[in-house]
Amino acid sequence: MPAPARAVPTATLAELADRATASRDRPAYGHDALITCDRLVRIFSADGVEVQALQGLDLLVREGELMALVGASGSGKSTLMNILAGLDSPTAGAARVAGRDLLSMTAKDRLAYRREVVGFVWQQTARNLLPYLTAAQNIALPLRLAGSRGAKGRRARTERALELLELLDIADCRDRRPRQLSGGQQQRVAIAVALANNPAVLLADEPTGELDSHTAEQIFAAFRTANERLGTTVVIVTHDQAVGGEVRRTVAIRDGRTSTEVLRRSEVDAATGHETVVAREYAMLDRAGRLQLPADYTAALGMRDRVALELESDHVAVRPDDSESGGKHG
Ligand SMILES: Nc1ncnc2c1ncn2[C@@H]1O[C@H](COP(=O)(O)OP(=O)(O)OP(=O)(O)O)[C@@H](O)[C@H]1O
Repeated sequence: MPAPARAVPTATLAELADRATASRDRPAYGHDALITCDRLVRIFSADGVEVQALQGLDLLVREGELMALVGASGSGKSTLMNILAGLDSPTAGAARVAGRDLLSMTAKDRLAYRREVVGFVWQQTARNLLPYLTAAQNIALPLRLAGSRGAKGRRARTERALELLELLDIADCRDRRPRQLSGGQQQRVAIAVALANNPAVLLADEPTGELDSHTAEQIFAAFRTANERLGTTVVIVTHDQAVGGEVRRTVAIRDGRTSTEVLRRSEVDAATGHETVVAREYAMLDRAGRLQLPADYTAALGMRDRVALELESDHVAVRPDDSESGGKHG
């Protein structure tokens, strides 16, 4: 039996005016986030071919978060990181980090942004550290570039370098050059370099890509230390399956958009006092109401092209299109 047609309530002119005012007064998307990506688009043109690396990506990261971005190769993770690092500009959309508008920054603003607001750690250690400087000198370098000069400046730089080396448990590496350090030690020194100017955000692109699992754990621990002790917001792009055990929030990127996210929280059993981490997967819902269903869900139910939606009192049901099977669903 077809569902009865729903009466559309008519609003008075005054009610419509109230609704318009309410929506105008609503805070802007991401007003309270440290990182806001709003419908971010990045198109690359190479040899006459256009590649849409980011296709309207939305992402909010709050101050003090430690989170990971995951996704298949080519999904757009590095493109997003390069934009957040101030190394590349989006084609369209909006991106704000710690109050800076990444689209309208001048070359001078961009330089100051990279020196003062964000720190980054890359997979290739050669990109993170200068080979002819010791660990302490590598950490002091960004402070010098940011303007800490003279004898007083030198003392302050050395103090800051030692403080960070100690914080990350690599004080014994202070006078060693990168080639005299293990891969894990090099990455921890790289984290210290990235933290030298006390950035609001630390970005890391595959920081454990070249490390074994035990060493990778130490690197995640170093990010947690930066997050908990210095209050730095940390965003890590990774393929590392172990990341689930290391961060509370993992956002998946698919085809240049954020698609799903996993949040983890601790639950303590009242009877035994035993603590377990409970994970729950969520789908992203953008401001236009678009929802990306996980591929394994749609494949399991043979969903494609269109689905039937039903509004229930406490949820929305999404069912396979049954228009050609006599109106039944299983
Ligand atoms: N400079 C560029 N010129 C042309 N195409 C590019 C450029 N940079 C990235 N792309 C394309 O954009 C898409 C996204 O690339 P991106 O490097 O962001 O993916 P990724 O998720 O980081 O992948 P991986 O995990 O392999 O590093 C890919 O199709 C890639 O080929």
